[in-house]
Amino acid sequence: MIHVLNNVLGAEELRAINGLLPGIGFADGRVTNTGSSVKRNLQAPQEDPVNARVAQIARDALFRHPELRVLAQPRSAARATVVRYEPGMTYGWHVDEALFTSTPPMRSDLSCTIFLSPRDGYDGGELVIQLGAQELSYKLDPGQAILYPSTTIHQVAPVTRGVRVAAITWLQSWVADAQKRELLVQLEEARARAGTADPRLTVLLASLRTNLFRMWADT
Ligand SMILES: O=C(O)CCC(=O)C(=O)O
Ligand SMILES: [Fe+2]
Repeated sequence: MIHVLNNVLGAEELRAINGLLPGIGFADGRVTNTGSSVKRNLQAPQEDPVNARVAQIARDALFRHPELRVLAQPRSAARATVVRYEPGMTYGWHVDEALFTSTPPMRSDLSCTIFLSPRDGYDGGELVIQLGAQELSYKLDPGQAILYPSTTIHQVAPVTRGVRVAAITWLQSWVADAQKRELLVQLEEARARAGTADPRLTVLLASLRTNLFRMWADT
């Protein structure tokens, strides 16, 4: 499932990040995808210390976000990378890597883009995700994020004016199977909607959710 997450970054965090961005030494985005013929962008190098500070803010924000916690059941996240698209830059149709050779290595279950540039600051630059025969196009406000399965084919449309800056990351979920994750999300909603008026229902829904999670979680 594809989800827009609101209020991932608060005003204070956005201010802090905007203050850090000029200190990032951007490099050719192909450093991490040397064989790519469709990637034409700039990104912070892995070892960039300013990027590391942005990444920490992004990570903290994502891991405390209540909706993300339910949707992703996050186990780990790759260090976020700040990306920059100037006019003519794009990242054509592709699918994200399955495994990241970080320490420890992680599987990418979910991809996440946190938008950082004002929408009216650039034209083009939509994140477009294929869902069956449909193409879903996203351009969000600074501090909003999109969470989508890493299995999807997606692209960043060419920027034709201005600059698009975003922080991107990948999450490994405790539950690898997207269909199982979806059932846990539905159970969580059922639990919230049921409230506490019927104590037996409350405990049954909690038991179903917790024990399915125990059964399905990677260890
Ligand atoms: O910038 C984005 O929104 C996503 C970029 C992307 O698809 C990637 O870097 O793999
Ligand atoms: Fe991607």
